[in-house]
Amino acid sequence: RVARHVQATLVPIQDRVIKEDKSPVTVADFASQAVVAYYLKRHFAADRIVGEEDAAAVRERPDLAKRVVDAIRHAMVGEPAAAAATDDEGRTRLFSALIVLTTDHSSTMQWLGLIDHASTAARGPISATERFWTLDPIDGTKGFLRRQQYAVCLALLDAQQTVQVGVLACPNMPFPSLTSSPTATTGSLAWAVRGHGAWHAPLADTDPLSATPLTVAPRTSATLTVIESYESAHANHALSQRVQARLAVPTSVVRMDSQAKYLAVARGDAHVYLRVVGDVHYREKIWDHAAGALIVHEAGAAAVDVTGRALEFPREGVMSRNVGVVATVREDGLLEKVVKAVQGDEDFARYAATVPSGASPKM
Ligand SMILES: Nc1ncnc2c1ncn2[C@@H]1O[C@H](COP(=O)(O)O)[C@@H](O)[C@H]1OP(=O)(O)O
Ligand SMILES: [Mg+2]
Repeated sequence: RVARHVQATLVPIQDRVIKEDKSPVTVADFASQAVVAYYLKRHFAADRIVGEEDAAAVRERPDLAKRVVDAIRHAMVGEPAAAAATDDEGRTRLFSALIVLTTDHSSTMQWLGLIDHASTAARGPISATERFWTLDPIDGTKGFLRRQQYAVCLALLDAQQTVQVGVLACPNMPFPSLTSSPTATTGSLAWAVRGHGAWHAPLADTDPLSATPLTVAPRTSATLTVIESYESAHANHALSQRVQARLAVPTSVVRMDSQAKYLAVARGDAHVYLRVVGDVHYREKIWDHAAGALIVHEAGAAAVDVTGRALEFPREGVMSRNVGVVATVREDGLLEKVVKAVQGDEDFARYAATVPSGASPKM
């Protein structure tokens, strides 16, 4: 809700900050992180969260802080109406809403504090004995700014750093597929619990019983649909083209921002997600992959890195032992074939040289 509101009222220059790594961050990123942190804190007070953002830039800009808190307030105001305050839960929500509606300085500071509640940059490292969440409040910020695809991504990892729960909310993904009629619902929600499958529902639908199991169907077309980043700075499109040529099957390409690409594979919109980063030294972050990787896995697809190694999700946030991602639908030998095609590329040695050797590839 908060992201949709900001997208509808976005003032691109004012509502944006350019981070040190030159990537953009918007009012929606901060507001979304605050709202998710608010609910996680309420329900799982002791749990730590590795969120992408922290509030430092917002604290320096009162105009931005106001926009962030306005966006949060707008998104949360519907809350008490939804829960007629007839029971404990309803009363709690009404009370929360009163806090939300308070516009004073201390309430602004509380919201900025919630952004930092979900930040290891603000709160320090997480101990090796704790489970933790990872949150990308707006994944695909560039897609968000173009009014295309983006996703709110949340995953729960155990102390062994294994993803146990993954959730992707994709407000601009047509439901149930990319080829749904233009009048179909826009907005898709997917989630997975390790060992219990993946699920799919329209984002607007709050009835969990209306969700359907998400299971990758076998490919029926002769053409392989390959999905990759829209941004050429995030993906080496030329290398991807060469890899596709080496697959010896006709391919078509869909370019899309965010972890919505994992959902596209999990529900059969695409057969292969290929992420060969443009910069060989770039390392993926856990909040950009944890939720999507579990969803494709539980839907019956598979995801590894471009060297064929299993994806790892360190609590420190940086996936230092992985480079890129390959996810494919379940089909005999397809994952291996794509990994081999990447490894056969003239440029691949440069990528492989940047990851530690010695660990045996796990498919
Ligand atoms: N050089 C890079 N190579 C690959 N991914 C990148 C690079 N720089 C940033 N990213 C991350 O890619 C993600 C989006 O991927 P996609 O283009 O597939 O949607 C973002 O989370 C973005 O991080 P950030 O959020 O810091 O911008
Ligand atoms: Mg991201």
